[in-house]
Amino acid sequence: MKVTETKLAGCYILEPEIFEDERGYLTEVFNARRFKQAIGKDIDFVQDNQSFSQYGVVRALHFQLGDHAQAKLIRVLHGIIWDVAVDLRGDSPTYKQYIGVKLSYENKKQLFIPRGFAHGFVVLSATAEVCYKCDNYYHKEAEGGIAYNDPDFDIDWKLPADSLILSEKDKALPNFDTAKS
Ligand SMILES: Cc1cn([C@H]2C[C@H](O)[C@@H](COP(=O)(O)OP(=O)(O)O[C@H]3O[C@H](C)C(=O)[C@H](O)[C@H]3O)O2)c(=O)[nH]c1=O
Repeated sequence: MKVTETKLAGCYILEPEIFEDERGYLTEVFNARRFKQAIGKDIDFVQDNQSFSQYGVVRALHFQLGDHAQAKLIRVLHGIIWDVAVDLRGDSPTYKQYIGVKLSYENKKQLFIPRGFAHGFVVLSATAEVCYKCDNYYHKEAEGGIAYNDPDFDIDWKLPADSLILSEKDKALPNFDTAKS
């Protein structure tokens, strides 16, 4: 598996080996032993999520508060997304910095995001199915979020603003300087 560190401490791009033959391909999308070797930590994932979205959908920027914070391992089953992780760890040298990574069925890249980050993505293909592992359970009461277009971060979502589709909940998210922390 190819492991690439990102500029955000603890955030990695993983590329598992793909075994292709005349029938198609096989890949181990998750192997706990290899994952631990890759990031140097034992992460106990407890929940797998999968969401389907059409072109232009933005699901962002989300996190869970406090003890309910989630580390995530994100991959794309089909389609293409621009996946964004924002470092909200107050003690981090990359606090309030973010990265964007293209994850797709074609590139089979995965993004690992530690606890303490906000996460979101925009769909760049006609549709996309996104799968992600979480190391903590969903806890509705602990949901937090930041406006996808918070000028403090000025995130490039790759599409014209009038192409973007957000939930009413996400449209109402506050900017970071007023969000729950
Ligand atoms: C996240 C989640 C949601 N739900 C229920 C709650 C709602 O009734 C429904 C849709 O939830 P929501 O609109 O919050 O889904 P997204 O906007 O895709 O939220 C996710 O978007 C970004 C990309 C994330 O990284 C988070 O996992 C999560 O915040 O699924 C559950 O039952 N379990 C869950 O783990």
